[in-house]
Amino acid sequence: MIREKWDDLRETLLRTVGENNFRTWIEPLRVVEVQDGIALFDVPTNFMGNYVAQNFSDAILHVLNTNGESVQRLSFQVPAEFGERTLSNTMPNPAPTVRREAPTATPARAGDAIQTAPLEPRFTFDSFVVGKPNELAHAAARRVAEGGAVTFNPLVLYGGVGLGKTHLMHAIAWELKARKPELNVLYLSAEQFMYRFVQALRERKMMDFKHLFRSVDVLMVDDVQFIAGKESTQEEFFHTFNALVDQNKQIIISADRAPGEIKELEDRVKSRLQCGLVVDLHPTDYELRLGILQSKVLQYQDSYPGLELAPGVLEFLAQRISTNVRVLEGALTRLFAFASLVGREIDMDLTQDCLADVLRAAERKITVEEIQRRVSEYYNIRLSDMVGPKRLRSFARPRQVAMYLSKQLTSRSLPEIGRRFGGRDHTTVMHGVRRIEELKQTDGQIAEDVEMLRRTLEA
Ligand SMILES: Nc1ncnc2c1ncn2[C@@H]1O[C@H](COP(=O)(O)OP(=O)(O)OP(=O)(O)O)[C@@H](O)[C@H]1O
Repeated sequence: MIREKWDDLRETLLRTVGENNFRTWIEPLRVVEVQDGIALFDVPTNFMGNYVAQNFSDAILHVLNTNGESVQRLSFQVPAEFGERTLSNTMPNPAPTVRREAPTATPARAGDAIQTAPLEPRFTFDSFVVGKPNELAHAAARRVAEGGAVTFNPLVLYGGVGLGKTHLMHAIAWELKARKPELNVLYLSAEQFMYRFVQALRERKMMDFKHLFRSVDVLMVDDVQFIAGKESTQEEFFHTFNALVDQNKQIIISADRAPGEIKELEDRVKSRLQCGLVVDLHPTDYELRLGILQSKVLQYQDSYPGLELAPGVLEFLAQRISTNVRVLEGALTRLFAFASLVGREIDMDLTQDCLADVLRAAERKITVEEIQRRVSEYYNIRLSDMVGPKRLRSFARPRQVAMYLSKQLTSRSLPEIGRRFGGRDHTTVMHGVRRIEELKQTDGQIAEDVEMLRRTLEA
C-alpha cells in the first residue's frame, strides 16, 4: 500500500531535501493514492501545495519511481477538514476528483466568535501625525486601508516601543470597517492568538479554530515577536498565514523589530513575513514630536477650556523628550491636568516643576565609557581588553560593537570615539562601524546582540 510505503520513502526524502525543508514542506504531506500514474497528496494549504510542486516535485517523483511506483505526475489538494475549498494540482489537466467529507463545523464569521482586542477610538488616521520617520509606514497603511486588490501581503510594520504601530493597525481597521463594512476584519495580539490556540487544543476544538481564523478577510496580528520560541503556536500561525495568503486575504503584522532579527522565530515564519512589504517606523525626529504635541493640544482644548499655553513650551518638550511618543503624550497629559488643578498658565516654570522626573530621565546622556563597560560585561571580556591593543577576534568584535553603538547613541565624532578606544585612528572606528552594519544584515546573532545592548543602554 502506498501509505505504508510513503513512510519509508519519507526517510529517503529527509536525506535528499535536508531536515528544515523536510519538516516544513514534506512532513505535512499525506499521500492519498496513486492512480493512473498520478500521486495524489493532501496538503494543509494551497500555498504549500504550490510550493512543493515547484520545488520538490523532482525529488518526490524520483523516490516514488525508484521504489516501484510508476508515477508521471503529482497532484495536491486541500481536504475540506482544513477549511479550504479549492483544489490545486501541478498539471493543467484536471486532477482526479476525490470525494471529501463536508466540514463538520459550520463556517462562522471570525469576528462573531473570537474575542478580539477592542479597537481604540483615538487611534485613527485623522489623529496620526505624519513625518519623515513614519511616512512610508503611513502610506503603506493607507493603501491597505483602501481595501482594494491585495498588492503586498503581508504588510509588516515594525519599530521600537511607542512609535505608533498599534495606532496604525487600529486606524486601518477603522477605515476598512467604514469603507467596507462587509469585510470580516480581525485584529488581535499575538498573545491572544496563542491563547485562543491553546484553548482550542485543550477543548478539542481545533477544527473550529481553523475555520474561524481562515474565514476572515483581513487578519491583523500585533506584536508578533511574542510567539518567538513557542513552537506549536508558530506552527499554527504559519499554516493560518499560508491559508489566508492562498485565498488572497490581507494580513497585517506588527513587531518590535525586523522579522529577520526576531530570535527564536522559525526561519519559515521569518521568510513568510519577509515576503510582503516590511516597513520600519523610525524613531521620531524633532519636527514629528512637535507636530504630535500640537495636535494633542488641539484635542485637549475641549477638555481644558481657557487653559493658557505659553510660547516655547511645546518646542522645549519636543527637544527634551525624545524617547517615545507614549512618554511625550504622558508628559503633556500630566501638564494639562496639573495646570488645570492649580489654575495656572502652562509656562516654562510650571513645566519644569511638574515634569522634573520625566525631564531628568530624558536628560540622561549615554557616554562612550558606559557603552564600553556594558559591552565588555555582555561579552564577558575585561574593559582593558576592550580599549587595549589586542586584535584577537574575541576582543575585536566586541570592540567594533562598542564603536558602532558609540556612533549611534552618542554625539561624539569618529576621532573622539577613536581617542576613547585607546587612541585609535578615526578610520579604524569607521571600519568597525561599517563592519557591524554589514554583519547586522547577515548575522542574526550580532543583530540580536546589538539590539539588546542598545535597549539596555537606552533603558
Ligand atoms: N505619529 C503619531 N501621531 C499621533 N500619535 C502617535 C503617533 N505615534 C504614536 N502615537 C501615539 O503614541 C502612543 C503609543 O503608540 P502605539 O501604542 O501605537 O505604539 P506601539 O508602536 O504599538 O508601541 P508598543 O511597541 O509598546 O506596542 C499612542 O497613544 C499613539 O496614539
